[in-house]
Amino acid sequence: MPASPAFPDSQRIDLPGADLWFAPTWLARGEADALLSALLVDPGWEVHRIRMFGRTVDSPRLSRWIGDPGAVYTYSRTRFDPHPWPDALAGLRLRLREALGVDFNSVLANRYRDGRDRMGWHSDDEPELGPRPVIASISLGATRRFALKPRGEGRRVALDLPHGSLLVMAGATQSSYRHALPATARPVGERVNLTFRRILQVSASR
Ligand SMILES: O=C(O)CCC(=O)C(=O)O
Ligand SMILES: [Fe+2]
Repeated sequence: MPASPAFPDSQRIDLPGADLWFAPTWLARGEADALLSALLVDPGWEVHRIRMFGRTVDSPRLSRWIGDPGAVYTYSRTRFDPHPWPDALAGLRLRLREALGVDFNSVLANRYRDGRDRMGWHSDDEPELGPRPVIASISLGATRRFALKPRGEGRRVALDLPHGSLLVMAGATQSSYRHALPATARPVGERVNLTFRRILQVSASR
């Protein structure tokens, strides 16, 4: 893995202590449209149960954990066994590997049905991702605002993530920053986000 995940047509987001790369039109329009359509008709979306303020509640979005056999992910104190790769994502995984030099073995898909669906402040810092994970985030559908804030002092940034864009978080981004996908009162359509990840400890498949 190169020190910086520079990839074609990407621009670096200048944020101290973070390693962030952004390509607003990484997928061609037609590819992004086809991918979104395929994912929206997929019947596999689930409501994950998450811990919030000490209680277990339904997450305010739909999700699906996808990966190679044994790529188990535990977040919000819940263990997720991977669903198999849908055809629509297998090619994308290879393309990301070529562009970034990272052999992603899993993806968390999230579906924000409207502006009320959201994701609260968090870091993707689960131990199974290792200390400096590379996370490749593809956005499809409605443009939503993605926010980052430092764990200590420093400035916040917000980035609009349009249909077909790729945002890569690498280096110390997860240990130095939290991120969120806030709700919005604006009328917005559906959005699907795919965060490709690499689980380091793949358990023996059962
Ligand atoms: O929807 C997004 O852009 C963010 C998703 C995210 O932070 C995650 O899946 O961990
Ligand atoms: Fe995240």
